[in-house]
Amino acid sequence: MTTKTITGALHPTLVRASAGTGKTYQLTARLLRILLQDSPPETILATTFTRKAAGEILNRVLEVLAKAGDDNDQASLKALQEQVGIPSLQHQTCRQQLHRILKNIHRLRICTLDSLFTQLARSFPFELSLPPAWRLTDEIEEVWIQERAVSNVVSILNPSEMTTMLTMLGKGEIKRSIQRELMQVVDTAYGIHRRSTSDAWMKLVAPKRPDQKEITKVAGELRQADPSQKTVRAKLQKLADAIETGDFNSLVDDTLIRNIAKARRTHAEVKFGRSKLPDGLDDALDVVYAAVRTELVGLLVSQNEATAKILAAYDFHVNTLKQSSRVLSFEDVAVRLSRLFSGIDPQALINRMDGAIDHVLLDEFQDTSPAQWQVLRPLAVRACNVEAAVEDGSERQIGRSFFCVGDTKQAIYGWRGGVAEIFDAVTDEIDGIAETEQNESFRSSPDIIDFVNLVFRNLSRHPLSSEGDPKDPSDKTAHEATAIRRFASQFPDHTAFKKSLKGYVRIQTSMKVEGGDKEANDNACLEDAAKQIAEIAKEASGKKIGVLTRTNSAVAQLINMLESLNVEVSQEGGNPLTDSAAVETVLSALMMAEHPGDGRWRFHVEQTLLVADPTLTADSIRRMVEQRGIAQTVERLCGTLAPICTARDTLRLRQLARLAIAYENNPQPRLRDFVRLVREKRIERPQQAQVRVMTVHQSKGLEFDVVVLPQLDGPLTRSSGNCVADAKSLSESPQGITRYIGQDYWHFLDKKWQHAFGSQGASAMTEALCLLYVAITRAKQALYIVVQPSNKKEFSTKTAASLIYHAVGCEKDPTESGSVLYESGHSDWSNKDQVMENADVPVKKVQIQFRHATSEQRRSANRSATTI
Ligand SMILES: Nc1ncnc2c1ncn2[C@@H]1O[C@H](COP(=O)(O)OP(=O)(O)OP(=O)(O)O)[C@@H](O)[C@H]1O
Repeated sequence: MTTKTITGALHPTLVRASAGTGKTYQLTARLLRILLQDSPPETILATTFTRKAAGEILNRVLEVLAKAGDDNDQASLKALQEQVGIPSLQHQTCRQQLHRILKNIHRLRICTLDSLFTQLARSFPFELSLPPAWRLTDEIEEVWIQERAVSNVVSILNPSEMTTMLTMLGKGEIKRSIQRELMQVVDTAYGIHRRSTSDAWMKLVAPKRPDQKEITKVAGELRQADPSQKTVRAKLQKLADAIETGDFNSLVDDTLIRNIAKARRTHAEVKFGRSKLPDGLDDALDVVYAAVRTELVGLLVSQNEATAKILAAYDFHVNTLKQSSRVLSFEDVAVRLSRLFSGIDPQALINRMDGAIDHVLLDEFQDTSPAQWQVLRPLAVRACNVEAAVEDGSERQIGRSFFCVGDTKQAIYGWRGGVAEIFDAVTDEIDGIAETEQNESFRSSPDIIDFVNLVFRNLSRHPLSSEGDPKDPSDKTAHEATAIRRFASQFPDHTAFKKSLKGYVRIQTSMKVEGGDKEANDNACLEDAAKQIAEIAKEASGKKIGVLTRTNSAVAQLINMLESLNVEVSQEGGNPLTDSAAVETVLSALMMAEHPGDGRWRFHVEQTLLVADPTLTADSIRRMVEQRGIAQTVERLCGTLAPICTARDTLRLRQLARLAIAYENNPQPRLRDFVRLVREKRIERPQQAQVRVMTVHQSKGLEFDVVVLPQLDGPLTRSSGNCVADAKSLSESPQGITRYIGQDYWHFLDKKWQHAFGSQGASAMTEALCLLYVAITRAKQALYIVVQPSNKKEFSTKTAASLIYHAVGCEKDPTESGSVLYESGHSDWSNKDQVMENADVPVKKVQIQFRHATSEQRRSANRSATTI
């Protein structure tokens, strides 16, 4: 069989593409083009963020080739010719290529980064010190191993060491649960600890404390000062008492201490309230401030030392446990590979791998972590090195290619290590890469796109965006305000391709619960949203509705509310099976067997299961587990309950029984662990309903005719219990790390650390804006936003609801319940005779023009240029 070779240069390309602009379409087009050039499948690597997306790309490739290969389907061939830019493409070539791909499908790497890294790791078992016959953990097993490792750390410390350690970890306060405190340290700091050098925790140092003689002298001066106001006199006495007794800790929150910092920064006088302080005290105040600063930073230094020690011990124990069970997490694989790859010659790497990768295509690039980029970089550099392929004597003009696409406005995985700034690393590290930008949405109607532009270009209308002192690096609000202004000013104007598609946007307040607390009002808002969703589902039958929340608990609540309104609903990504009361009953029965003395379980079971079958006592269930195992016991309990359950509960019971069968393959199946597994593992319902409820994170990459956002009233960012890294750029390993301290104490840090803390605050705000962008841009036609009535007319809270309210220039009273605050587009958007989506929408050929520029020019221009 001969195939005609198609030639033509594929320039190394980076695409910054806004939501709905066809990233997947373009990546598929590029992949098809490479395949149509006869490139061997094993030389191609295409990565995406989820397994589902990888599967969709492969399906699309096969489907497109199959259709274009049909001699009777001229339209499909023409569409493919346009998509790949090869006008001479023939039906026969498509068939031949399809045949070739199907024969070699196992060699084609269209996968997630996790899966690629697992494959790569298998080529370097010795260099990566992998245990023989290793396997990957899932996230639940991972947590269990982490907990065991933490227990081991606790067991090696003697009681006095433990007390000291905990005092240091908790900034002087001893926390109640040792295990919980250490788990939190591991959770928040281990990831960054692994990416840093061992001395990174020692980089924050406390300034020297003024000597005792000086402190005693200053205490005397403070006592002798004779201010006219009583309050000032009392304050100076308090300062003198505290420093004389060495109780500097009591002053870290003191207003006067904060005022000293502010006065020194602004070159103004130190004041206490409105009162001036007596003349001649400046030097004394500086000494007090320096002593308090030493105290606070000193405590942070101790916390860092303790954290470093705990993490080193944890690292040892977790690795020992994993080595002995022969398991690794995806993160372990990525970290080991990144260490190996950072110093490896790309050619040596290729020689060791299972075949060379010549074509690299990377999707969702904004979510790549620095460790992942370190692994991808040698592959990318090689793929961009087209000249070398020609020198190799290759007959094809293109031996290699590199393509990467993403959207920094959708970077919502910072907590998993994703770093949008990686885009700049690519343009810096890969010479001659061409950049393009796409902002024309193929997904959303013009009304939705107008709303997107209105919100994000006008974020600066919110009072938050002008708060804080931009000259003060210790002012967190100022860092956040800068992030908001930057997001708005860099936001490119989006356009809609489907000009005739009708759309609608409505923002409405929910009913207020008079005298109700936060929880009552949160519930009321979800209740209102559920009622609206039920109406929309009826009116717009056949339209897909996505309900996107911030939290998992809201997902579960909404599902219950919608079901009670008889709305067919399903959940993306799944919930733990405990969203079913029937499953909870089975778990209570198992716990009752495990702890017969604990009345809680018995009480629950007596109300439910025992009504159905009084022979199911703690004793009988325990015997059943001993004699027949967990799976059969669970099956028996589920079978007893099923006849008295709804169809929904019966389905969950069936899934529980299946989980029990799988669990029994564990080497040591224990009842307690099984119950825990059920409580933690997310299991999807098999069918997708018209209404799908999920978190915004889970909605990434998806689209719906209608999007409902019922939970925009929570704080945009949460105060971070994390640690803070000092790195030259976000894509580099941190040079220093410290535990976090609240913004009120940032003034005690030196400028370098203030900037590090500030950047972290700004990143958190940017991520919150990205999350809002992802949520809004999932909508094709209609967007319904339900917000709680504000407590105040100014509505200046730090919430997404308030940001939107100000950005759209709303003038309606936000404190009113059940009021439409904003409306645009066509409220009759769902009328069938008016909406003929897709039928009249031709596939648009995307033409990309390349710009070549220096990396400096690219960085400044890359957010503003539109090249399609
Ligand atoms: N060139 C095109 N012509 C017509 N429709 C297109 C084209 N490219 C993409 N589409 C359609 O537009 C929608 C959005 O495409 P896609 O999901 O690839 O966008 P995306 O850039 O990945 O979006 P997001 O980043 O928001 O997930 C899909 O329904 C897709 O079929």
